[in-house]
Amino acid sequence: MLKTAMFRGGQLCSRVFAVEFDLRTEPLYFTLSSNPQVLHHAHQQLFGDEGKLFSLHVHCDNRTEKARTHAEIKHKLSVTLSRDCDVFEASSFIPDVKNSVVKGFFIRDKSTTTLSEDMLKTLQQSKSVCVFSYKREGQYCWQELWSPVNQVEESVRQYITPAAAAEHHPSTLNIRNSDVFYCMKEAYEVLQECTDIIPESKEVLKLVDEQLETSRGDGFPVIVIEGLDATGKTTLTEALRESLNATLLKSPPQCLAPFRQRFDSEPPLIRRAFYALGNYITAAHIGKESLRAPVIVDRYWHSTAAYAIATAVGGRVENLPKPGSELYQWPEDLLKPNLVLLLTVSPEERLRRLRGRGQDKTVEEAELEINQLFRLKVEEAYKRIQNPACIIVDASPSPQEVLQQVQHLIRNKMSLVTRQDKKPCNPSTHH
Ligand SMILES: Nc1ncnc2c1ncn2[C@@H]1O[C@H](COP(=O)(O)OP(=O)(O)OP(=O)(O)O)[C@@H](O)[C@H]1O
Ligand SMILES: Nc1ccn([C@H]2C[C@H](O)[C@@H](COP(=O)(O)O)O2)c(=O)n1
Repeated sequence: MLKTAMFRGGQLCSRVFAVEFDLRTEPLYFTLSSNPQVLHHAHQQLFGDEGKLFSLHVHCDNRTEKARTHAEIKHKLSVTLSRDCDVFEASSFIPDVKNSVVKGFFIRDKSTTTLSEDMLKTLQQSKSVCVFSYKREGQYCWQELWSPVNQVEESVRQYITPAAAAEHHPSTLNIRNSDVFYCMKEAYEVLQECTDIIPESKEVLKLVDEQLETSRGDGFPVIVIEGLDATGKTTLTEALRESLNATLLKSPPQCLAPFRQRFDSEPPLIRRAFYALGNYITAAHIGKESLRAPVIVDRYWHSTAAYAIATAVGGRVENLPKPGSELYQWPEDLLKPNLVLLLTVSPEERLRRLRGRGQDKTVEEAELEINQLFRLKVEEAYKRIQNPACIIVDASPSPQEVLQQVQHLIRNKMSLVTRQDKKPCNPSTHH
């Protein structure tokens, strides 16, 4: 069977290919056609005369294997290919069809070495990796299945045909249950599928199981504090604990701390499932603690969803799922807080605070610093999450002033909250 036939969702020709050529602009979109097509100027920039061109795509039925293979290839490409090679994120998808995305990379090799071919030769031996090469003739360019020894099963010329931008950026099509989980069962199943390759998954699942008996009763208010790193969440949540005589909880909860680094090194599917489960454990703690006192929570589902969406979506803020998208909806089975406050400071003030703190930066924090686009996407995704939406708090004044502002907000908002607003927490029947 032709390897390309394994691409999900039917014929290769009905698929659109997207190459994230320049992160600040739209991806370059193209389809394939058996008729030669003259390339547009934009496409000539990518398919122009310079270098050898390849793309590779990872397609496999087992989602955890697929995610890990993609991450491994990304790592290999970044450490192995020389400075003469450009590697771009690429994907193939059926416009506006959920879960139709096949992720991969586009390689432009301007070197005179065979480094990229050697590497592709090894990768191509895996049945879940499909490699194409691109050839040029005058104004035309075509794609064909690549083989290092020219023994392609069925070498068909498919001409590159410029295509219009899709309404929904391709990276938004696979977010549900790959980057963001909308019920506990879905995240739980991902970790169940990993128990052989990541033994720690069993321990995490055991901790989740132990919390399930706890159910939510009506009680004191639950207030979540959200924001990018160094916006002042720890400072504020501790001050609120004192002033409200509240219980302070965090997501992920302390019991998951020994596993966090392990899951942070995994691809998004597994990493995000871990954080999603952390929210359910914290929800169980909230259920218990809110019977005794007000509860302050340092990060919760808004963080999980906003970081996951911003990481999954390539390029510009405009590529995020549109406001009102179902991807911003709160999971049905996760305890809802009464109030969510989003701390915001200017990028300059945040950097000042990060530097003042002088701590080691996590990879993601470092990325935030250098990646303005990512920071903007996280903040915008926070603001688009609905039901409950977050209330924006200007956290640039002094800690005392921020505390007073928030106390005022809590007093005002909580007087509007009736007990009926709190939804029951019963993350049960997951397996
Ligand atoms: N209102 C404020 N004005 C000036 N500095 C502040 C203010 N709030 C916090 N800081 C300082 O900014 C730094 C970051 O604050 P904090 O640790 O509370 O942020 P955070 O949001 O919890 O960060 P992270 O998510 O990375 O843990 C600390 O050095 C803290 O003392
Ligand atoms: N409820 C949560 C809490 C955190 N995360 C992820 C998002 C970031 O990658 C990172 C930030 O956490 P911090 O460094 O401030 O401890 O953790 C999440 O997904 N869900």
